[in-house]
Amino acid sequence: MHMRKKEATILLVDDDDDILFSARLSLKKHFTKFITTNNPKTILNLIASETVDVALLDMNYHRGFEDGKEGLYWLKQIKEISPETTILLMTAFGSVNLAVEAIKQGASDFVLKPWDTEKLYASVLAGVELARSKRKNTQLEAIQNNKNKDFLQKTEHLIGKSPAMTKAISMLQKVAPTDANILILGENGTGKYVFAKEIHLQSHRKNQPFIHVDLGALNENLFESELFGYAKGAFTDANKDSIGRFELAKGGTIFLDEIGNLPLHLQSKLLTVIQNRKVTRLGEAIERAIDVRIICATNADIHKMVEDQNFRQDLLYRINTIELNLPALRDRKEDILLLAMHFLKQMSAKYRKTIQGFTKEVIQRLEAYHWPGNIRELEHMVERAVIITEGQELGTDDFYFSTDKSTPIATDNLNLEATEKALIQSALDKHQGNMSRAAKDLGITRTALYRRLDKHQL
Ligand SMILES: Nc1ncnc2c1ncn2[C@@H]1O[C@H](COP(=O)(O)OP(=O)(O)OP(=O)(O)O)[C@@H](O)[C@H]1O
Repeated sequence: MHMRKKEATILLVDDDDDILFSARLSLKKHFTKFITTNNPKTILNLIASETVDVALLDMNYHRGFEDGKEGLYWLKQIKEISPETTILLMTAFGSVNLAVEAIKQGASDFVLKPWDTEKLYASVLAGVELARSKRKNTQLEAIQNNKNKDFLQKTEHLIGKSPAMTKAISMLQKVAPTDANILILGENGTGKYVFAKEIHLQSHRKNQPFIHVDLGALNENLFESELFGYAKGAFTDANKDSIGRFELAKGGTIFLDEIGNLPLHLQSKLLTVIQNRKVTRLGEAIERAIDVRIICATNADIHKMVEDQNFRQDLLYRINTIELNLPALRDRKEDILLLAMHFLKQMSAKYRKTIQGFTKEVIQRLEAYHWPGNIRELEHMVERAVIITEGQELGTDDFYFSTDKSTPIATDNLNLEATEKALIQSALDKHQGNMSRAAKDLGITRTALYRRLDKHQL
């Protein structure tokens, strides 16, 4: 009977090379990966640098010492570094008491030497399943602690038929199944998150975690502990070991959002991690391998940042194997109505209303508007309109275009007054009516701004 091998990493530790050889022989047609060592001192490195499902550990080393103390010692060490790894002990007939002691200390089962091949296989298989479910639970638990809902997957449907969007979607489909690092560029609300998630869902990692980290929201002091984790006692409040986001994403995808906001000194830390594919928890000396796909996103002009030496070029090269540009909504007018209809359907269902569509006038305005907040803004606008409308169709009264009065600065009209008015209006839009910020951006005082608002009747 031909069986498919199970994806699993098995670590075999025995100081007798013959035993290593025959254990491997017994198991190799069932599992994909084996690591063997006859030197227990290498166990810790191996276990930290690989995701080991099952460790088959000999109880007795150095011929002559049969008390098994050393086996127990290594057992404890493995448990500490990789609590999810299932540990099976190999022990000679007659040391059953020792095996019982080992199980008390966290081993899952023991295998008597010489073993029965079928029994050995059954124990290892059960061990692999156990490790899997434990790993899933730890990840889930950690994710719940982080209030990170990204683990609960949901497929987003990408809407868009414009050439720019079609191109972005076909690029996504091409690169998603590869393990290439991807940098997604686009203004706020253009769908960077949705794209990152979709790349993950269309990759072979789809059943593993997708971890979203908003670097823009991450306090600088927390950067390392959040991303790389920490050991108990690493700092005052570290009262227990904590797993970092990179480790959480093990086997899956990490989405580093707003990468452009990362200060230079943290950029170099991130670079080291990406280069070595290893993380070290704060306060710990063990390097842990991370098998993680990296997707980054930013709305900043990252190439300009590199030019201005605000972003490390070597880091950019690491993260932008593939660059995906998401077009602004104003540059793909064909998609506006399509998206508006999509949101209309969604929101009508949500608010239990039956609304047929948009008036002609509204459609024209939607298509002419410059959408500084892109798709997110459109979504909010439609939601709001659905809530307040009393009709069957959404009309101009149901919409509030924040820039109704604005005229984009046109170079064919260089009239100073008109340009000043347009500039002020864009500053107000940009800062959503926040006077202090708009004034600061314009380089004038708040009082001066109020005066001009009066003057231009804004
Ligand atoms: N192609 C699309 N089809 C349908 N909805 C979309 C599409 N792209 C984005 N959206 C919706 O638009 C909103 C904004 O998307 P998203 O959060 O991915 O943008 P973003 O670029 O990550 O924004 P920010 O930079 O502000 O974080 C979301 O509600 C998302 O569901």
